[in-house]
Amino acid sequence: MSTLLSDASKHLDLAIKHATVSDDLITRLRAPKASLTVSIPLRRDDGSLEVFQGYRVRYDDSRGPAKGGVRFHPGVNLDEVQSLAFWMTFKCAAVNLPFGGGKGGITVNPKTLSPMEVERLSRGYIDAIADFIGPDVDILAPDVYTNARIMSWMMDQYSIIRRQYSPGVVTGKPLAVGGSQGRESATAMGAFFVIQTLMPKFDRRPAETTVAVQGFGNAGSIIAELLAEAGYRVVAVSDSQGGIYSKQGLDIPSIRQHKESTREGVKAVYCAGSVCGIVEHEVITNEQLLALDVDVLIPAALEGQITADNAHQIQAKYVFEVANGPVTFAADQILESRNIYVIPDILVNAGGVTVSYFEWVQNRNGLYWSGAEVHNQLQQKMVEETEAMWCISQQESISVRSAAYVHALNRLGETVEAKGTHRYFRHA
Ligand SMILES: NC(=O)C1=CN([C@@H]2O[C@H](COP(=O)(O)OP(=O)(O)OC[C@H]3O[C@@H](n4cnc5c(N)ncnc54)[C@H](OP(=O)(O)O)[C@@H]3O)[C@@H](O)[C@H]2O)C=CC1
Ligand SMILES: O=C(O)CCC(=O)C(=O)O
Repeated sequence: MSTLLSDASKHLDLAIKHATVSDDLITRLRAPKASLTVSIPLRRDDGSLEVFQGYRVRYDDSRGPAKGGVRFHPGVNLDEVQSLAFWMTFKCAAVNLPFGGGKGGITVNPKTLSPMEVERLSRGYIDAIADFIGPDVDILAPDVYTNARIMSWMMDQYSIIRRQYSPGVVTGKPLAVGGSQGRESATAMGAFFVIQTLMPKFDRRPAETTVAVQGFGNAGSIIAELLAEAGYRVVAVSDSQGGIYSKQGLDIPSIRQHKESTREGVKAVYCAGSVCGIVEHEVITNEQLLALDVDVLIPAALEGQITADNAHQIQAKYVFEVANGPVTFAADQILESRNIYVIPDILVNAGGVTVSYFEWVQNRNGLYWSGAEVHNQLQQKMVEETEAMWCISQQESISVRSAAYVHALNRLGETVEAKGTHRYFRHA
């Protein structure tokens, strides 16, 4: 049976011919190093008890501690978390961070919980996985439906268990508890640098480029705003309830404001309302958004959005994967055969984990950087690694996705060689 992980790992088959790594390494990288499944009891506000499934996967840690976010979503399952941890492994190597890949999640619809229940669930998750994580072992961060506030609770709970202040076990924290300047906008800012580096190669200028963005959370709303500010015409955005379209372009700051204003009370963790609540725009479905006649399509929600079923309907010429895994392997092949450029998640959304790395470094040193320093270091890394992957794709005549995997595999291979393959593969 094909799983999300087996689908994701098909990209290794395309990359291996162009990378200088052994078959052994590829074989090893087809399975996660360790997966933990836990059950988390939650006392609801009404006094009842519910038990939720949680996961933490350490996919590979040959280049450093595992690193990756925690997702709270009803669709979370072990296969999804393993796939997300797989992508983290290659993302961290692709942009040369000294981390391996990890990921976690809880199968829950957090929008049905009160803020206090979300806090108890977050702390309960850490109680359950505390022995599996650590600042030098496996470091958490935000992902879908988790945020800085939840990271703060998780870091605090870990510190309570360890009986020592441990800011480095979680990144994406609020500034008041050791967060970094620029982490909130880092995923989108990184994607912006990738887009700005590649668009001139396609001879495209912002003013003549239309954009549609699927997903209007941390990553989607900020990339929409950054692109609009830079002069791109963002004509469509969406969230879990649907989307809006305006041929003239949308006023993104006011849409962000509208969405934020739908938080229920100052203590609410999630926005209750939708971008669709803005009445003056044409309402579209998420399916329609993906098929719009735009130049740039930015999936920034969940995986598996562009599949073999709708890949033929995509009209955009460039797809920038801000979400993890939004294009299935089969869809990727179809888009490539239609000469649509797909710029992969492991490059496009790597700005988030890059600033998480900066946060971890700051936590270890106890010395904090200015916003300008974070911004400059992020820009330098994203531009440098984008150029490197673009160069491989041109030299080898392969897609940018395959080039990203080649780049990451070569780095993973160098590390394993340097440590000694006897240790890694347990040779006789
Ligand atoms: N946050 C980060 O630092 C990073 C995130 N990513 C990836 O980016 C993607 C988005 O994450 P992030 O922005 O953090 O998550 P958020 O929780 O902040 O936002 C998720 C957004 O996706 C929308 N959404 C949920 N389900 C659907 C759906 N079925 N169709 C359309 N939209 C939907 C949500 O809608 P609603 O508002 O209605 O709930 C929300 O607007 C994920 O793939 C994540 O793994 C990658 C790297 C780093
Ligand atoms: O910031 C991080 O450590 C990881 C973010 C993440 O989960 C991702 O890049 O998918």
